[in-house]
Amino acid sequence: MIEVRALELEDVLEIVPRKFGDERGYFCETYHRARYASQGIAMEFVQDNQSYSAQKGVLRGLHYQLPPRAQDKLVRVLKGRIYDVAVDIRRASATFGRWVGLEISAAKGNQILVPKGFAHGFVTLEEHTIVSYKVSDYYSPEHDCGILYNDPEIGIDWPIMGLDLQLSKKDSEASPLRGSELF
Ligand SMILES: Cc1cn([C@H]2C[C@H](O)[C@@H](COP(=O)(O)OP(=O)(O)O[C@H]3O[C@H](C)C(=O)[C@H](O)[C@H]3O)O2)c(=O)[nH]c1=O
Repeated sequence: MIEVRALELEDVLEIVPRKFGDERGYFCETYHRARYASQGIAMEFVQDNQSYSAQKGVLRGLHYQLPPRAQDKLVRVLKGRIYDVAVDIRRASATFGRWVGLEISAAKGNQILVPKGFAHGFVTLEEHTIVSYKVSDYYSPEHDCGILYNDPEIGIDWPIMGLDLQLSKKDSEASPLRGSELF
């Protein structure tokens, strides 16, 4: 009922739940606690988030919450398309500072699991994109941190050629990886 594959950073997963299509459209179970847990996605999600971005080129991130309020994130797109990125910010990790990216869209119906210890961000690739995601701890502004999306030390290859980027003030002024409090 769900396909799960590890991305190049193996703790980051792509999930594709099964769609049941018919002449009306489709039905899909977009989360199933027992089935997801059987595939290693066993964290308890306590909060659902949703963001709407009017334009393509809206870039949100790179964000994370520090321990003890770190969050796992299960991200999907209700409308539109994004390029989603996870960055390993665990100092002791063999892949510290490395990133992985995945296109997620309402059409594909795919999802990404970004575990604790990773910074998360995305850029919208279509207008009127709606992103919905589950998190495994509540929002805690005191633990909320950001890393500069275009930090050359991370070197994310954002597919933003020809896009007018739109960032929040917070994101445009974020620190680079080395200047940030990490895991
Ligand atoms: C994240 C969050 C935010 N807020 C409030 C705080 C701000 O007044 C307002 C906008 O927050 P922010 O600019 O952080 O929203 P995004 O830029 O979409 O950030 C999110 O998108 C990136 C890609 C992420 O991975 C994070 O989960 C999250 O930080 O919503 C809340 O009330 N609760 C929350 O859980």
